[in-house]
Amino acid sequence: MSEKFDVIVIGSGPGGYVAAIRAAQLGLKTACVEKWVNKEGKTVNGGTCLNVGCIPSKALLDSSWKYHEAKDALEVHGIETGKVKIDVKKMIERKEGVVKQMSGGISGLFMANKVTSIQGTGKLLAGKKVEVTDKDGKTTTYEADNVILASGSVPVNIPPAPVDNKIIVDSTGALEFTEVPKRLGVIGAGVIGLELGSVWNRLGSDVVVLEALDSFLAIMDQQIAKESQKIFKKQGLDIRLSCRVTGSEVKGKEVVVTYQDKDGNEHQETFDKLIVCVGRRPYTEGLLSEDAGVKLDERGFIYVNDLCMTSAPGVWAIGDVVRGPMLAHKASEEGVVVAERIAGQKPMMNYDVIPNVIYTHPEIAAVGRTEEQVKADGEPYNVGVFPFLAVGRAVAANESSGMVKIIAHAETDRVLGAHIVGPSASDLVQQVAIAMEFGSSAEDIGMTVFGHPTFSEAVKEAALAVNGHAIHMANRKKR
Ligand SMILES: NC(=O)c1ccc[n+]([C@@H]2O[C@H](COP(=O)([O-])OP(=O)(O)OC[C@H]3O[C@@H](n4cnc5c(N)ncnc54)[C@H](O)[C@@H]3O)[C@@H](O)[C@H]2O)c1
Repeated sequence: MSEKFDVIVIGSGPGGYVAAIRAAQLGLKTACVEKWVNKEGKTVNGGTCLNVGCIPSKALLDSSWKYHEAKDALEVHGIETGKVKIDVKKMIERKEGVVKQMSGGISGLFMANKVTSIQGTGKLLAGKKVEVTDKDGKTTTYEADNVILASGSVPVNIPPAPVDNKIIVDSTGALEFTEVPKRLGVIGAGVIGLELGSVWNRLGSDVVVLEALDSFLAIMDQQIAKESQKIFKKQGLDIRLSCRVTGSEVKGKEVVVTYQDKDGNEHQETFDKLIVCVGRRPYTEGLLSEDAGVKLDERGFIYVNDLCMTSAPGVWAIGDVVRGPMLAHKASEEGVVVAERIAGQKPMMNYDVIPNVIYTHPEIAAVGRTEEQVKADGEPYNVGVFPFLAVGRAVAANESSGMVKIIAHAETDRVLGAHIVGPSASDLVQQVAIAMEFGSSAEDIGMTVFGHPTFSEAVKEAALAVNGHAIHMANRKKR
């Protein structure tokens, strides 16, 4: 038996590494176990988000957007570029550099905060012991007063399109293409499908997105979803709803995909690459010994209560491996809450105010309840919508697609949700998230002085529009 810790965290993604740093800050002797090995054979921190998720996909989204702008969107500003070329290899190398920098940053933070990094595969044993198997198969067992499980999630595979990492890839493989596929198929018009579909569409692929559901972005506010769908159509993304993929056959360097439409008719489409992005599932393989005392729920998530406590005393679980949205920032916040609980503090997490963003261009962002949810909850509400077309800064930037929508309770005026498609939606939604966290009314936001000219003015005007007081458009109802 080797060292004993106050806290051992298994997994160093945005949930685990944040939990470890916060625990160490609070004076707890903390270790973080990580098994992720990069292409160079080095164990790296950061999990899916830093290595093959949020960060590298944003690097490619930004590179591909710059290419698109240089090629097609600068002329309107009077800028001539001549022929614009893309060097995919260089773009992928830059992405890898970004990943390396961010992952190295976590190692630096671990050192600065005196978090012990343990390299290898962690397994929870009974009695809060953690067995770690290193790359050479050697096992060491550690003891802890508290264990935090933060093992994350992995892509879901579907039998009709088994990933071969050559022609049929998952979200990880889609970050590694060495050339732009001429015909790209995407299964699933969810967050990943839209983000990765956008990257390769901008670089010149003909992209077809096959989505089984009959409505686009079914969990988003439907007014915003419909507006987004129109924008993507203009961008050339061929999104086919009610199309369930039933089979695929790799033939040489291409794949023939079979899918059924809403009437049950069968169709086929041939692609050079196919990305499968039909959701993610909690990752618990090899994580728990049989007598660890940690229960899973019926969907395979680690069962936790509101405070992220598992069924084993002193064992906590956070992030994608537990219930709730699979979002990095949700995982991080749970990590902070758990570390502070272990240290004897009493923080709570507000699950009702978690923003989510789809990093297309323009971005789609939301916080709180959709109009459909508020209606289903039977609460009286008012809605304010303001288009970016009426925002001077957006028009000046040639970024005037989309709108801000704010929903407030009809009696109390308390903000219940905000939904945005438009420029900088990811940052604008955070303004409403702060307001909601403070229990603000739409009137409170409307009375706040916003800088001019900014994209943010769309937030103020949408809040004013809730009660029919928007200045820069004709209000639907006057009060
Ligand atoms: N920007 C972000 O915050 C971000 C980015 C990437 C991933 N994520 C998270 O990762 C998780 C996974 O993302 P995702 O895009 O893979 O899942 P998702 O759940 O967002 O979308 C998957 C889509 O695939 C469709 N689908 C399933 N089976 C199908 C079939 N046989 N044929 C056609 N369509 C089918 C589903 O109806 C669904 O719309 C999500 O929880 C997401 O929140 C978040």
